[in-house]
Amino acid sequence: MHYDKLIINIGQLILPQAASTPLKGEAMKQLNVKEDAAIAIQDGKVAWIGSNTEKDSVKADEVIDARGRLVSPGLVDPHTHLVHGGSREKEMSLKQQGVPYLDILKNGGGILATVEATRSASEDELYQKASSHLERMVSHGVTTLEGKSGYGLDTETELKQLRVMKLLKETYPINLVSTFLGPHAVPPFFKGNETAFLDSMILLLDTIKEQQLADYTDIFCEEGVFTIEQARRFMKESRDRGFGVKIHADEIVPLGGTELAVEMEAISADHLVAASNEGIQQLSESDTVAVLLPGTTFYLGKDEYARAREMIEQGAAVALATDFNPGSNVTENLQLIMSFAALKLKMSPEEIWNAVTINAAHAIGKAQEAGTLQEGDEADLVIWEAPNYHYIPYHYGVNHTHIVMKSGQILWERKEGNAFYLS
Ligand SMILES: N=CN[C@@H](CCC(=O)O)C(=O)O
Ligand SMILES: [Zn+2]
Repeated sequence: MHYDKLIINIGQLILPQAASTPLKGEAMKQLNVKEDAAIAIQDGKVAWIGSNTEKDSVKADEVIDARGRLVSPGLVDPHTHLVHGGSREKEMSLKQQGVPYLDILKNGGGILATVEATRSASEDELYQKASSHLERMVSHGVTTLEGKSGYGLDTETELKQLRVMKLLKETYPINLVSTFLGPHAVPPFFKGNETAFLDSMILLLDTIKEQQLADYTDIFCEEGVFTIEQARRFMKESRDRGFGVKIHADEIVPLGGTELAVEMEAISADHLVAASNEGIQQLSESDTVAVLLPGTTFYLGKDEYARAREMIEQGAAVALATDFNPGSNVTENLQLIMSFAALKLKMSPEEIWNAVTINAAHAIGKAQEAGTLQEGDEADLVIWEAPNYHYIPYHYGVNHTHIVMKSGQILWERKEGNAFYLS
């Protein structure tokens, strides 16, 4: 057989287990790894996976020698706030003085500062800025990701953010999932009249559906933001219109958002740092994916991290994401999050790889298209500057990608010898 591309001399090939439901508990601890492998690509899809010893009998137009490197599916980042205006570096000194995240928000900063910047940015400015963040994510190994609105808090700007997502989706050859996060904060004008604001966001759902601008909806259920009752109402209204639902739940104060996510059959419940024992128990009996964001806990300077070990031991499905945003976690680097998962969540390398591939794909409804590598799948893969899968969480804070490929096309490649003037 003759193929378009053949990757030979793969030291380890990560092949996460595909299933119709996310990997839970014990299944998260198993990672399928093929040693000394080769992989052939035809028409952008994985056409053959075999042993490297068979490589001479396989012909291809182009042969890539992985030289013993690790190869994995393209990473999946299931929680980002990709499209937004401005930046908030001035908040760092407030954080250093110990001003809590929710107090910064209460005083008109935080999310509300980014709302101002996003409202005043043009669609093109938002697109250009999001493109550069997106390209950095791809350079770090991501080929599938989710992005939320939520920095408009009004009809015009929420739709503007979602249109930017749509244009990114049409322009870049990657998988992008859009989420409407209209109820991300209460705009000052509606303070004390949260119901009226929520009504306006619910009204917007029909337009978003008609224009096919989002696949999911999301809400920030938190003290001083939206209550459990308000979140339940928004999630019900979203479901009635055919949206899948997500929730920023139990990030700071344990309100019971985890339990609500299970009750509403949310595709994911995100953050969960303060999830209750009951919430974790219910989660483990559901297919709702716990999307954990340890980079955010780190960036907010907190000591208590989400209880990933208890979640996994009790049988929940866990995924990891960057939560890339201009306030609570300012990094596009999902590899760094893999290190935090090892160091702070005490997750094993096997659990971490499942959490950034197949389970992350489940968390955004993309498990049919992403998160694993089987014959017939899109050839979305990363060749890593690493000898084995333990290495990526271990060597932290830098970019280890060698080649990032989407549907068999190289999107990013490390070129040797450029940009160094040391000798
Ligand atoms: N917690 C709520 N929303 C975002 C942060 C948004 C911001 O600070 O701009 C999050 O997921 O961390
Ligand atoms: Zn978020």
